[in-house]
Amino acid sequence: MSSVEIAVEVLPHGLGLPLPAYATEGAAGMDAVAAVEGDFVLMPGARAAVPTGLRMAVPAGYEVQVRARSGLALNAGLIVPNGPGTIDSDYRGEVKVILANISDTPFTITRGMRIAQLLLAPVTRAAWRVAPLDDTARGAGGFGSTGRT
Ligand SMILES: O=c1ccn([C@H]2C[C@H](O)[C@@H](COP(=O)(O)OP(=O)(O)OP(=O)(O)O)O2)c(=O)[nH]1
Ligand SMILES: [Mg+2]
Repeated sequence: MSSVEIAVEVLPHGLGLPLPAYATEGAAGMDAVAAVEGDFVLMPGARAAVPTGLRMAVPAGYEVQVRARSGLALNAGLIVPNGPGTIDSDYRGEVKVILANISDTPFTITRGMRIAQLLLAPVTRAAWRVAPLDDTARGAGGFGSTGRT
């Protein structure tokens, strides 16, 4: 399968950690690890921007999406509240993973723990054209409007 190169820089606190990597041949996302210095405890109801130790230059025409790992979400109630997070192609700061603990148990994030997955996705830009709209059968129906008897 073809791949797109992303220039990446490892920050001092990320040295020694693996770059985000596909766990299997068919994986859509690369698992990214926490570049925390020691153990970091995320209390119930708390959220934090967890460092990845990485800066990257996403190619123009693409974004990197930050998504939760389903195992952490199901087993530990660890969600990405802005999921999917967006890494813009012009962002040059450290990539961080926003995590929230929606369980009732503290969760300990350790250095090198796989905390989220990064997906490279193409971006299609839109341009507005202010104009009258065509009519449709749905019209303004939404939010569960279909299938009602
Ligand atoms: O999960 C995330 C989401 C964003 N970012 C970084 C990269 C992104 O390019 C930048 C801005 O993100 P976004 O546009 O989602 O946030 P904002 O609140 O709109 O901030 P800004 O005004 O800086 O765009 O923050 C991350 O590191 N992790
Ligand atoms: Mg923004």
